[in-house]
Amino acid sequence: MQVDFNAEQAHLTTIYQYLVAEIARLTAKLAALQQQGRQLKQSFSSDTSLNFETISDNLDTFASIEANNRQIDALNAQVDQANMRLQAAHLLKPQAYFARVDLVFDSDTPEAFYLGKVGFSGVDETNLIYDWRAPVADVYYANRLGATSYQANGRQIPVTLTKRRQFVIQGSNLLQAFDNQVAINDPVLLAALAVNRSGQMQDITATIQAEQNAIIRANAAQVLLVDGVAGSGKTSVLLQRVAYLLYQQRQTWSAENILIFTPNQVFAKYIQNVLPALGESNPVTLPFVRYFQQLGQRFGWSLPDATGRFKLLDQQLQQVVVNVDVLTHLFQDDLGQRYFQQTDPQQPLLRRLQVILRRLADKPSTAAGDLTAWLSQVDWATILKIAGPLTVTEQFYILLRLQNYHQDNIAALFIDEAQDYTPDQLTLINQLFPKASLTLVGDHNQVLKATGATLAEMAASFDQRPLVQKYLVTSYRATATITDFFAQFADNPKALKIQSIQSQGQQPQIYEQLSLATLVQELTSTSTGQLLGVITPDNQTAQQVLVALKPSLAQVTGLTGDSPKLPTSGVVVLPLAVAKGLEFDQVVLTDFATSFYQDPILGQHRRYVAASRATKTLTIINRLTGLPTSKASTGD
Ligand SMILES: Nc1ncnc2c1ncn2[C@@H]1O[C@H](COP(=O)(O)OP(=O)(O)OP(=O)(O)O)[C@@H](O)[C@H]1O
Repeated sequence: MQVDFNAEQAHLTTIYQYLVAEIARLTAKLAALQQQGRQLKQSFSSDTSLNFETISDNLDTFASIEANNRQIDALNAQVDQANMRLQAAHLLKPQAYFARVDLVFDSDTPEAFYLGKVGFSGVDETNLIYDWRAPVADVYYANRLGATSYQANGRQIPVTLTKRRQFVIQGSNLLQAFDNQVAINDPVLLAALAVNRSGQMQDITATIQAEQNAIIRANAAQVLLVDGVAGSGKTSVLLQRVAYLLYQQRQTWSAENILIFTPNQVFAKYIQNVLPALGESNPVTLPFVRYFQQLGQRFGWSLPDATGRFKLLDQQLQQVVVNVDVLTHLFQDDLGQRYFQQTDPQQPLLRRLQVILRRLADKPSTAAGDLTAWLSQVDWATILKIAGPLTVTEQFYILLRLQNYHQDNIAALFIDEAQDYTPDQLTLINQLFPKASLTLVGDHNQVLKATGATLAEMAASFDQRPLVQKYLVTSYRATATITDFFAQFADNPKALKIQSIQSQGQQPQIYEQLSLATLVQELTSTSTGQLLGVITPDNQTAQQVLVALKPSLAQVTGLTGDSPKLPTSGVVVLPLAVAKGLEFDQVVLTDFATSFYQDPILGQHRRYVAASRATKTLTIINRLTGLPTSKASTGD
C-alpha cells in the first residue's frame, strides 16, 4: 500500500507548528511565573502582619505563613510542569516522531499512534505523540503485523496491527516515509548505520530491533544477563534500558537510584550524550574498580584492587563451626567473649559475629569498637581454615559481610563489558546490591583477561536470584565483510552464526609488514573527515606511533583509559585495552602477527575485539617495523 505522503506531511506540519507555538507559550509562561515568584517574595518580606505578641496573633501569623507557603508550592509546581513540557517540546522539535502504528482495538476503525522520543499531549490532553517507552510502542518494536497484543498495567491487551510506518523527519520537513514490516531491510536502520561516527555514541530509539526490544523491556525484577556478539548493540541496549526503566518506574526511581559500571573513563564519556538525548539525566557512571576504591575510602580503607577470594570467604563464614577456644583470636576483651558464648553455636560464624557486633556497636570502648583495626588483627585465615594471610581487600570484604553492608539506595545497576569481571567481583556485586535490578551485558568472545568469568560462572554468582539469559547474534556495527572477518576469531564460529545486516563493503587490507614511516605517510594522505583508529597491542607502541604522527598530522590524538574524550574526527592512536567497546569508521591494527595477538590463551579474543572495532574499513599490519625501541607485547 502506498504511503499518502501529503497527508503525512500535513500532519507533521500541524504537529510541528503546535510544538513551536508551545515553546513560545511556555517560555512566556515561565517568565511570567518567575516574575510572579519575585513579587510574591517581595510581598512576603514587606508583610507587616507578622505578629507574635499574643496567642491569637501567633495563630494568625502562622496561618498567614502557611498560606504563603501554599502559594509558593503551587507556583513551584506550575514552574516544574511548564519546564518539563518545554523540555519535551525542545527535544521533539528537530524530529517530532519517528514512527506510526495503526491499531484496531474493538471496533473496525484503526487508531493511529505516533511514536517519539518523549510523549506530548495536545490542549485537550489527547496524546499527540506517544513516548517510545509507552506500553503501546512495544507493538511497533516487536514487529508483528496482524493480531498481536501488548501489556499495560499488568493486563494483556489484544490488538490488530494494520500499519507500521517509519519516518525520516527534519524539523517541519517530512523527508521520507515507509510502510515497513520486515526489519531486515529496514532502510532507516541502514541509513543510521552508514553515518560517519562522531566519537560519541548515539541513541537508537528510532531503529531498535525486535531482539533488542525484548532486552530493553525485560522484567526489572530479575538478573538479566546478555551475551551478545561484537557490535550487536549491547551498550546501546543497556542505555535504552536505563531510559526505559526510568520511565516505567518514574513514580519511585530517578537517575540517582541508578549506577552504571563501564570499563574506563573514556568509555563513560563516549556514552554520556545518549540519555540526555532521550530527556533523561545521566546516572553515576564509573569503572567498577573506581567505585570499589571509593567504597573503601568511605570506611577508611585504601584498597589496591577489587579482587579476592570472596566466594570462598563467604562459604567459610557460613560453614565453619567456631568453638569457644578460638575466642581469643576474635575478641581480646571479656565482653566480646561473653557475647560470643551467648550466641547459638549451631549458627554459622557469620550470623554469630553479626549478632555480637551489633551489641558491641553500642559500646565503643570495646576492642571491636574499632572494627577496622580489629579486622586486621584477627587471624581470619586460621579461623576460616583457608590459606593465609588474607589480603587487605579480602579483610575489607569480611568487614562488609559482618556489617551486612548493602547499597540499598541503588534500585538498578547496569554493567557493561561484564565478561571482564572475575567471579569474585560478581560475588561482591551480588552482596552489595541485593535489592537492585541487575543488567549485565557482555560477550564471552571478548574476554581480555585470563581471570574473566565464564557465562556459567556469571550465572552462578547470582544463584539466589531469578536470572534470565538473552543472546544477540546480529552485528549492526560493521560491513558484512568485516563481520565475517572478525567472526572467524569467535569460539566455535559455525555454531554462533554471527550475522551482519550491512552490505558487503571492502575487503580488509592486509600488509605482511609495514614500516612506521609508511604508515605515517598513508595516514597523512587519508584525510577523510572520518574517525580513524590506530589500535596497537600496548601503550608503549601507541606512544611511539603517536610521536611519529604528530609532526605531520594536525588531527591526531593519543588515548588512554583516563583520557577525557574521543575526538569527533581525525586519527586516534590507542592500545587495544582502551579501544574495547569503542568504534571507528576506519581501523588500522598494528602487530597482528606478533605474540600479543597470537597468545595461545587470549590471542584469539584479542583478534576478535580488535577486528570488530571498524564500521567501514579495516587495515591489518602483521608486523609494524621501524619503531624506535623494542616493544612490549603484554597489552595494557
Ligand atoms: N538497532 C540499532 N539501530 C541503529 N544502530 C544500532 C542499532 N543497534 C546497534 N546499533 C549501532 O551499532 C553499533 C554497535 O553498537 P554497540 O556499541 O552498542 O554494540 P556492542 O554490542 O556494545 O559492541 P561491542 O561489544 O563490540 O562493544 C553502534 O554504532 C550502534 O549505534
